[in-house]
Amino acid sequence: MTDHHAAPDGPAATGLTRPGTAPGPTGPDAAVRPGLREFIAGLPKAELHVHHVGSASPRIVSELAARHPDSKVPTDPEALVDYFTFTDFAHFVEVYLSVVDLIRTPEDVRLLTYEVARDLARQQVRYAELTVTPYSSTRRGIDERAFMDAIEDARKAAEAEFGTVLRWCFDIPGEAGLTSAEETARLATDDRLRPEGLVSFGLGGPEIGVPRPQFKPYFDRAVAAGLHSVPHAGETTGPETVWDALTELRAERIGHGTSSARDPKLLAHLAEHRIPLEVCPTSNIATRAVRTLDEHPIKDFVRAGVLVTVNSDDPPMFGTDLNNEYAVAARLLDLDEQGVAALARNAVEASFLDPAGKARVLDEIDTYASAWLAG
Ligand SMILES: O=C(O)c1cccc(C(=O)CC[C@H]2O[C@@H](n3cnc4c(=O)[nH]cnc43)[C@H](O)[C@@H]2O)c1
Ligand SMILES: [Zn+2]
Repeated sequence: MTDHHAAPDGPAATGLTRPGTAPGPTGPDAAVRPGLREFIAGLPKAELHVHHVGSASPRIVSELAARHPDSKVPTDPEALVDYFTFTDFAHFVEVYLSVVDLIRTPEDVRLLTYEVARDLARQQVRYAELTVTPYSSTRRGIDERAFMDAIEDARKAAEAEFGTVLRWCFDIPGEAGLTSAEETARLATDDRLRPEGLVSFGLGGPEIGVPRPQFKPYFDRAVAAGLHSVPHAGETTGPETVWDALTELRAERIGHGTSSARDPKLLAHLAEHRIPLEVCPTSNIATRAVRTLDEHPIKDFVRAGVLVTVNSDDPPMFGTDLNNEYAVAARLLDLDEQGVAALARNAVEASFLDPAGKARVLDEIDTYASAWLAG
């Protein structure tokens, strides 16, 4: 069954569609049951794996590039489609850092954060944990106090104006070494700096040549300070990296965890201990971590009883958004409206939202799904 109607607020609305993928298996024409895209577009959702800079839409990138015209990042949305086509994960990081270079002042940080929240709210995202890499900004000269004030100011404004609750995950850009780990741990645990919205501590960037165990002391400090542990693992390396994240970094959720599918014992462990995976299907294709969408292991995760959440990672860079990721997951898992609503509930349950907040969003999901199915 095919639904050729892109959601009104789907990736097409960002002005960014990638040649070769749209129309195609991950683009806005990905085949799903009739009406399912409309259901997804209105469904209240939680987003658990989305990067701050990686969420800069062509509109935001253009505005930042106009402020800083010396940058090599194109301002034209059409040119951005080519610019955001990656040969491999290393190329992705190179391009990602060129966008990081556009964020030079606390006002840039505030603009980015507030506009990302607006884009999330348009997709009915009620709660999002945004992965922020403060090291990349402070090392480029943004004052640390001003950086924290900018994200917090945008967070509060977004909640008041859009009704979307934002929380932060501060991640270490692992390839930048232990200096970046020390700096990130300091910014996350210093009571004078640590922002109110911070809930978790992560580890991003390339995995190859960046062993996870070296970051243990920094995760120990973060956990001792009350933060949750949410490293990326098993995105571009094997299941042993996921084991390291669990045993050395005390991971409570795993960013991606794609290669877990190659280790049945690991899948059983994730299922038994209710360690959710933050699955980002289109990202895995865009960075070439997975060859084709039909080879994506999301079905193996569900079959093994692992708690699966669906996320968008760096949506404009990958020509997607959260609604489209739900449509992709629905196709891969052959889900109807009830199945999609169950995925949305998974994300709320796996989130670090307080119990009252979880109950509120779960109730919204149930009310919406019941009304849709009754109507
Ligand atoms: O900022 C620097 O100076 C710097 C120096 C060396 C290396 C890095 C990075 O590796 C930054 C990586 C950057 O990528 C973010 N990100 C976004 N999506 C993903 C993903 O799917 N998997 C891993 N990392 C991702 C991550 O949050 C880092 O900020 C930086
Ligand atoms: Zn990520």
